[in-house]
Amino acid sequence: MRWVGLRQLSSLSKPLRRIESAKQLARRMASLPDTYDGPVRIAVIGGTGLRELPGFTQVASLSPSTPWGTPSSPITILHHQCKHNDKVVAVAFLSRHGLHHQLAPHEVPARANIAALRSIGVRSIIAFSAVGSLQEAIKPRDFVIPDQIIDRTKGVRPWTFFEGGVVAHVPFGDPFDEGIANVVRACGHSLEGDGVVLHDQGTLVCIEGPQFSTRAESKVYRSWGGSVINMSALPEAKLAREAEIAYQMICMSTDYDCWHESTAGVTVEMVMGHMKANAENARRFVTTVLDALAGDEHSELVQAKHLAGSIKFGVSTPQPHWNPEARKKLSWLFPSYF
Ligand SMILES: CSC[C@H]1O[C@H](OP(=O)(O)O)[C@H](O)[C@@H]1O
Ligand SMILES: Nc1ncnc2[nH]cnc12
Repeated sequence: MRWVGLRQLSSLSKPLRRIESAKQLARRMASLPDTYDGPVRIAVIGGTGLRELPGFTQVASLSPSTPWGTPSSPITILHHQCKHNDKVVAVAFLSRHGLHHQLAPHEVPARANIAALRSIGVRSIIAFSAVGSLQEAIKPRDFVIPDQIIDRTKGVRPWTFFEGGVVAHVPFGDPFDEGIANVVRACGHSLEGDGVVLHDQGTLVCIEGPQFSTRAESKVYRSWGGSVINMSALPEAKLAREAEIAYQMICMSTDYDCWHESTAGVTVEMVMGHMKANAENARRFVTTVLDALAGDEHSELVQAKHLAGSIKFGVSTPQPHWNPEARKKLSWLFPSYF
């Protein structure tokens, strides 16, 4: 067991914390029940530097398999005791790059992740991401709630559930969920002045990676109006939309990419340093969002009632002409529709 003082890692004056190894984390998860019966509507997808959500009670660890393979990590079910009412809410947590950060951005099984979350009842996702900043005003450790995405992935990641004989097209003009975004923004603002700096909007450029951008690319993205840059928003956001899940990403800036005169280039050390230093703020931010989403006034939003049934209008292939294999997969994902 390794003991690390957060003070050594950051300016935050926090007591000593126990940092668990990935192996210990995996062992602890394996000791939890592998089924969960209650409703789970909200999920958090943790990215770089956020492989679990500390401070929540872990009650189960699920390992569902889907027609698109197995998810990046076991899905941990957490019980969250809400601050403003007596409710205990179940939240699913998935680690995007795996428990040992063994999956590169292009290897993340995004279809399995989204399908598995939907299959356990999840209808809204708060996705966390470490991003580079493309704007001077977005400083390292600032949070950004993006409202747009520019796709710079290279078509090597499977990005749809509808293929192999069943075609569907879904609207993606607004790639994030405005309802969830508004709740997240209000929560972020409520923490401002207490270590959290929030930017309400932004255009997120999603590159293929795993290499960071060239300086020329970084400057082009700035000229396109890019605010922040990562390697993870897509196809996650597209698949969530197809699965009728309300999806919003919370970005935390960890560097100025390579366009800024002050940076020779981005390094993983730089990214991890800022992530660790701001981990407590990230945790407080997510906790506040979960508290807010648990409120009765957000019940319909969290269940994504505004998206329910929408996929049926996107399907172009008449059902009698569906390929049987594709139908099998889609009936797994949407058992009550197809
Ligand atoms: C380690 S730097 C690049 C890495 O960080 C971001 O990860 P995530 O979005 O999962 O937090 C970025 O997208 C890259 O995958
Ligand atoms: N500069 C950057 N480019 C892409 N993804 C990132 N994640 C964190 N910083 C990044």
